[in-house]
Amino acid sequence: MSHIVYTLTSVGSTPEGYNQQRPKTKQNMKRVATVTGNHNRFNTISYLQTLYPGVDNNPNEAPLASFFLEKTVQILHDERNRFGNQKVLEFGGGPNLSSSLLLAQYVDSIRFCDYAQSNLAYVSDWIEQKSTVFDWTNYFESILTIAGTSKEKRIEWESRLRDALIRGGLSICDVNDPDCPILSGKSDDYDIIFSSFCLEAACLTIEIFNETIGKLVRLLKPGGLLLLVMVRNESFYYVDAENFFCLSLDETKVRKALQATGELVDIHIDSADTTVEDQKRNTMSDFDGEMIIHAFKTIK
Ligand SMILES: C[S@@+](CC[C@H](N)C(=O)[O-])C[C@H]1O[C@@H](n2cnc3c(N)ncnc32)[C@H](O)[C@@H]1O
Repeated sequence: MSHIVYTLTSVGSTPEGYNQQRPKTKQNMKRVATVTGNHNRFNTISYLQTLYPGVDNNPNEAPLASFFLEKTVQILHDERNRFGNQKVLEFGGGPNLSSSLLLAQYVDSIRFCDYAQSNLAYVSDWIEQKSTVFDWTNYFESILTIAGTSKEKRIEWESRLRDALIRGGLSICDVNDPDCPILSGKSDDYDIIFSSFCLEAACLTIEIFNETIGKLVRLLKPGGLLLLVMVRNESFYYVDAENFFCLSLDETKVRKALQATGELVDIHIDSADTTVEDQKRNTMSDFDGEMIIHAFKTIK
């Protein structure tokens, strides 16, 4: 990405990292950014074009995208008899419809929420089949292939996704708002709660992360599946020229948060490390691995 500014200094994993001006230099090519981003300035189309052109197309994303997709496909398939098939909450979905495409093949309704109005407006346009500047064909076909389904089924899968999103609805959410309507919703409501690359980008502190996990688990039905995709040890990420703070998380912190709820069983964390080559190629962020986390809410 051509707009990236390289700096020498590191950004702390606390909100104090915001708005600090750092000296610009190209000497140190480790991409440690001055964090100024606010997700109201999230460039929806740039994000989609950079991250979701197709699993094989983007050198920034490709190896981890296939790990994440293959694992998600496998978990949903292997656990399909364990969770109910009514309602999903996709939390912090951004403008990314690819996970919901998979989830919609298992459930009737998906409540899709995000912080940025521009992302929800994009999803709404997609539901209404307005011509948008982003075409999912390539990425969706990659998903169908990973799921072992013929590409010819794409229209049918998209139609299930539209129906599920219409039934579930779109909502604003904010993990940092103690009164967030989604997080304060009805207990024991969802069969699956899914979130990808959101909590590390959204939670300003580890306390808010722990609380958010607790709130999400409260919303899950007993026996329901919590499925999270996260990047490890990320302190920032870029969308176009805008860079965003991330809370640095790893397996230990995530496991601790999940166990602290006292309501989750069969906690699994699958990790993949990024190679040194991946890290050099990645001009968008500084994570060093990816984690796919799944667990079930206890049945009392
Ligand atoms: C890296 S994007 C991930 C989007 C999408 N889930 C994906 O897999 O591509 C991070 C998302 O977190 C959302 N976000 C940022 N701040 C948030 C907050 N305070 N509460 C909830 N979501 C937030 C952003 O709007 C953005 O869509």
